[in-house]
Amino acid sequence: MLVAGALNALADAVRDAGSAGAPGTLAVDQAAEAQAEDGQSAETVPAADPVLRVAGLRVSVHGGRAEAVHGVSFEVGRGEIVGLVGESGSGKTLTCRSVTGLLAPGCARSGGSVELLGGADTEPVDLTALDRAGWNAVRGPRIGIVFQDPASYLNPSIPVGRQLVEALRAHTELSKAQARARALELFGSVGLREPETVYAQYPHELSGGMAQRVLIAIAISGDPELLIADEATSALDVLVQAEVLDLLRSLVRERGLALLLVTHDLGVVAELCDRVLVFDAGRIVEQGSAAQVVGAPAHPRTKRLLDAALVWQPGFEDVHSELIGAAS
Ligand SMILES: Nc1ncnc2c1ncn2[C@@H]1O[C@H](COP(=O)(O)OP(=O)(O)OP(=O)(O)O)[C@@H](O)[C@H]1O
Repeated sequence: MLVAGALNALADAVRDAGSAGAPGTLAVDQAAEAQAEDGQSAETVPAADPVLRVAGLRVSVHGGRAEAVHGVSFEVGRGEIVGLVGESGSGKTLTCRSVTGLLAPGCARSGGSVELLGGADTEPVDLTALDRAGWNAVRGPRIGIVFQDPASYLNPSIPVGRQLVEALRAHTELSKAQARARALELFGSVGLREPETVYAQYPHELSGGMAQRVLIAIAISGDPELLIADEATSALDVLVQAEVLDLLRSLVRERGLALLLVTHDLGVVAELCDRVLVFDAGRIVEQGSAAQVVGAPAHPRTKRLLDAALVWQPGFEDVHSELIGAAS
């Protein structure tokens, strides 16, 4: 339902682009061809008001004995949702973790730059040059993170309201009473009904969707410029997933957040993303608007991802045929 609705909307967008000559699709084709020829990632598409700039990022694994991300470049702009898609092992998570400074032991950035560009009230930061104190000033206040399995990021022995208060007090000057009031406000703003009740609950008393909303409340509590969501809705059932995606979209629109969203699900991309980066074997092989990439994929890897989606989603095939027809 989610996928079909989103793809119908995309069908309209592709039809409009088609009547205007679909220049973007051609650009994507050319980028994919160039990439195939020189083995490099597709060229960076500049964001209108960039918050994050990643250029030539390389990540080594196994203590430097192998490289898994080979020169990835992209930008994410204010108020923009950029999706990272690709098959398992294509380098999405290593790329995101490089932005958050949370690479696992044995993995390290081996080249390229990662910058938070700053805005009217914030300074630019070179994210490759931060020590522990530097990361504490960035992770939370400037970059919020939401992972797939909320339960494992919440402390099981502390009520969730107190966990949010702790996050707030770590990054602000709020008194305990002020932090409590702000926590209740944040719980309300992420769509948790009866915030007072939720405040006192332990993680095991919450459903998956509620726990993910709590984690999102914690992630936005520092009022970050950039939110990173790594498979944040993958573990939720379809209806709850749609609600959480709606919440992420409204947070981006209302707060002007930049959202970098990792997903293997093209339905999520079609539903939510403004722009999509397709990863394959540690490189970006295609990028463009969601309408271009899902409606008229240029790279064989993107087509394969779409084919896989056809298998999973009944009804997808008809809508996709319509999209391909409209785009050609
Ligand atoms: N801690 C690690 N040690 C060694 N190799 C790793 C490590 N983490 C990732 N890799 C390797 O790097 C490559 C990219 O992995 P990454 O986790 O970024 O992929 P992904 O696209 O996020 O996949 P998934 O969708 O399954 O999460 C894979 O070959 C993976 O095996």
